[in-house]
Amino acid sequence: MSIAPGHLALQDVSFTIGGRSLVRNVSLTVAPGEMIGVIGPNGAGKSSLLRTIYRTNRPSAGRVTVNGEDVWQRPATWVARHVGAVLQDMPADFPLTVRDVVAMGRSAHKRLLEADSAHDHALIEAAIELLQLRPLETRAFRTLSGGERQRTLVARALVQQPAVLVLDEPTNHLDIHHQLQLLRFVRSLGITVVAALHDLNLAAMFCDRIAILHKGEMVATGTPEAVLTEANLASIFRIEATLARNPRTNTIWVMPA
Ligand SMILES: Nc1ncnc2c1ncn2[C@@H]1O[C@H](COP(=O)(O)OP(=O)(O)OP(=O)(O)O)[C@@H](O)[C@H]1O
Repeated sequence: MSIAPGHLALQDVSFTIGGRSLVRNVSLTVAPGEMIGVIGPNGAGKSSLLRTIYRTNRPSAGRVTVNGEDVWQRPATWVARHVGAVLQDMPADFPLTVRDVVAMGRSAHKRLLEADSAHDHALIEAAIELLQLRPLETRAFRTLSGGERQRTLVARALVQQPAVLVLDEPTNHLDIHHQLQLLRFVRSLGITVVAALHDLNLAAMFCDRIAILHKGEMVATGTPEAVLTEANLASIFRIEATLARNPRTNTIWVMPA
């Protein structure tokens, strides 16, 4: 499956709701094919920020552009064709099968009730294979485990062929084998990814760059080595940690004490 990676830019994005400022003046540029991890303590504003990209939180100031187009100036269908999202705990109380849910990813590319074309069909099949969903294909989505749901939702996002893929805590519900498998897989696609992650070591292993959000502000961006410092871990995450390198991957390894 080949997806043309897009360019994403957030320019001075702020988001305020009910008088509460959840995101303040965040700027971030993500190059085509780059994978960016957004980390930060609970309540830092990670999900609120990601929602401005997939057109759910309209910024109170600033712009979000995908391939130079302002996502808030374009119709929702344009955004649905260009931005894919896998969110935490998506509602599952509907009678669709795994295959139906994956096929839904094509809907933004089609007219209402238009049948699947051979191209749609090929993409759906490829995503089912890639995410190893074949044995689950005819199961009701609501009967899946958390990890199986997550894989289905990633497959749905991939058939959208999004220029930018937004993942909000994609490893939630996944055991360590599936966490690694999912991130390795997403990474191998060469697409543009912005992922909110809680596991700092996984963020360091898979992301080209990491952005740290703290109290709604982006307080650091850079390579994992540049931002995962003892000082940042103490002041932002409130932990004392020793930093080392993973001997196998040579990536930064945070060891809390
Ligand atoms: N619609 C809303 N109205 C009011 N407050 C909100 C709204 N959405 C989020 N918040 C608050 O904004 C803050 C940031 O929430 P957000 O979910 O963006 O943080 P997060 O960094 O993703 O957190 P977590 O790591 O816990 O998932 C939280 O205090 C949350 O309660």
